[in-house]
Amino acid sequence: MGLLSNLFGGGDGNASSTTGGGGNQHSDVKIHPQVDNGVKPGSSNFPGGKLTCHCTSDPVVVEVSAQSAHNHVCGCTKCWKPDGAVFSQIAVVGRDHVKVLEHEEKLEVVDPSAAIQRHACKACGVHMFGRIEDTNHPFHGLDFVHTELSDQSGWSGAEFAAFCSSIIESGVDPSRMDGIRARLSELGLTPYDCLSPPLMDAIATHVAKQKGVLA
Ligand SMILES: N[C@@H](CCC(=O)N[C@@H](CSCO)C(=O)NCC(=O)O)C(=O)O
Ligand SMILES: [Zn+2]
Ligand SMILES: [Zn+2]
Repeated sequence: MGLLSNLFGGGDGNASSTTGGGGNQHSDVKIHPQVDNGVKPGSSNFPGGKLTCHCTSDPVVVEVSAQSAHNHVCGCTKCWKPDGAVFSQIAVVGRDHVKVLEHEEKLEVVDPSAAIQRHACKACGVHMFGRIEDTNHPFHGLDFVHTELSDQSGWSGAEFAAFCSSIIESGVDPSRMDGIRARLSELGLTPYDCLSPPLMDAIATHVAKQKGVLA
């Protein structure tokens, strides 16, 4: 099984029921609007949908013709976050399933030196998709997308929390970390300071194969 199959074979991200809604001990801690009231499970056989930027006129529209995978909240400084959110929410989808339908001329790459080339709307700043052009990168072939930009429901729910410590780099006081990690755990989003173990294992497997120490 190839890396991409492994990455897509790790579960569909659908919890059996919504977890961690209101009434929990740490529900006053805000993470991201898509998870603050509990993580909504995805729908099986969901075919994908359209992502629209925040522009009130001439928005960028991107078609994603597949269910998302490995949805997670991310604390890193590079992923796009809606106003006021401490974390972003981001998932992957095969790049062949991502197509700009409208106003491609408004897109620009935020940081051309980054591994993930985040194509953002120049007018509203929303990241429409992140693409990896380096064919040697472990995640080449996958695009990063924010499914909250879609008004369709059924996208896979968040499964874990990545790069938690990185929120400090955006200005979050380190004294808040215990409460934030506790809230993430309450929501069923295990907090990691990198990616989840299956994704880190997939990266390491890719590196080991490139080095020739693993068949
Ligand atoms: N502390 C840094 C971490 C940034 C980082 O490594 N981000 C990850 C995850 S993004 C989606 O989960 C990554 O793969 N980045 C590659 C890239 O951004 O091109 C920070 O917070 O900036
Ligand atoms: Zn826009
Ligand atoms: Zn990130």
